[in-house]
Amino acid sequence: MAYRFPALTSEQKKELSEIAQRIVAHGKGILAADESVGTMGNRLQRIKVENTEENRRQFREILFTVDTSINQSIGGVILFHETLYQKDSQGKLFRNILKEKGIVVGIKLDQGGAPLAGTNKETTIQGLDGLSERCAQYKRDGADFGKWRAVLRIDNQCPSSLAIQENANALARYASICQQNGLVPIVEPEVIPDGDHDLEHCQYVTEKVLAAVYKALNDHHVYLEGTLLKPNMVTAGHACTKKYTPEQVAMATVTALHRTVPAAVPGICFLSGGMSEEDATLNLNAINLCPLPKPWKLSFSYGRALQASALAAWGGKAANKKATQEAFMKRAVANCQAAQGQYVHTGSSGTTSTQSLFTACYTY
Ligand SMILES: O=P(O)(O)OC[C@@]1(O)O[C@H](CO)[C@@H](O)[C@@H]1O
Repeated sequence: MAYRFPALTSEQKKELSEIAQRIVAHGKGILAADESVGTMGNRLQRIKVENTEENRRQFREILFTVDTSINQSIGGVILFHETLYQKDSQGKLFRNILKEKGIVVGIKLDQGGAPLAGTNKETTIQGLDGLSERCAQYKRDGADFGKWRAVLRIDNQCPSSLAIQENANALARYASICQQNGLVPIVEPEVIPDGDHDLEHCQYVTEKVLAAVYKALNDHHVYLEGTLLKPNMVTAGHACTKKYTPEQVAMATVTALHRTVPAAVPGICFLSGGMSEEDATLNLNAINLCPLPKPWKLSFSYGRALQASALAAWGGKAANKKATQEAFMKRAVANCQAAQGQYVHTGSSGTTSTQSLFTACYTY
């Protein structure tokens, strides 16, 4: 087996690894503002705001026009297709507002789940058809990284080896196509927290899933230095009666990563998976303090855990802009500190920040 057909030139590799490193430099993480129209509808419904394009635009304008110092905590923002082409009230494209702040623009590329027949309601993710053309267009339109979320569930016979293999292969194919088009792929195999399983079982499954993903990435000649991983933290199932400390979550999480994720990967940016804002921050802090070797940056790519307080503060009213931006900034700074193991819980967090953000079967 000779190395005859290099997948990328050295210039392409350099560009990809520089983008990946910029996103996770100095404790920075990612704002996952890539909720699809339907998912955003669920968020807006909670605060009794109608799910219109204008309301989605207004909330995102408030987030993206926050003070420039946000660039100390947020290195990248993932957008949904609609948002990449939206403008602020002065007519300026959101993507240019972000870039001027030094923030890298990303784009959600997966297109939802499709059932895997003969399994216990497991899925694979669609979006590979035409992906290369979409990536090329998004790169021209200012995106420098992509995201693809695969969903694995712990249940009777789940995840099956079919679901693990199929989703690993789709993630690797997506990652390869992204890199060919100059986009850093965020590889997101999420083991969702539904179920009553304990911490040990989640660790076992997470290790199996990540091992399959890295085998597939290698098979597809993906350049690991130009990727980021977005995994679940290892936690007990949402319905598990036994509770675990952040230190226990951290030890299980870093052990699983240490066993499966090559040191060539520059950063691991966790999803928040329905944890409360405060739990997501405390767990990330404990992960960074965990006394195991950690050759990668360990940071965040939170959707709900960066936006829940901000959404609640906004409530659909322009007059609440300042409070909304303060709430967003507070979580961003806290997570940046946690990504360096420097977060100190003051006990003065608002009620929203401690509320669970869990949604059953979060598969959309
Ligand atoms: O779990 P979280 O941190 O809320 O969101 C993680 C995430 O991958 O899942 C959502 C649904 O695809 C995306 O909006 C987001 O990027």
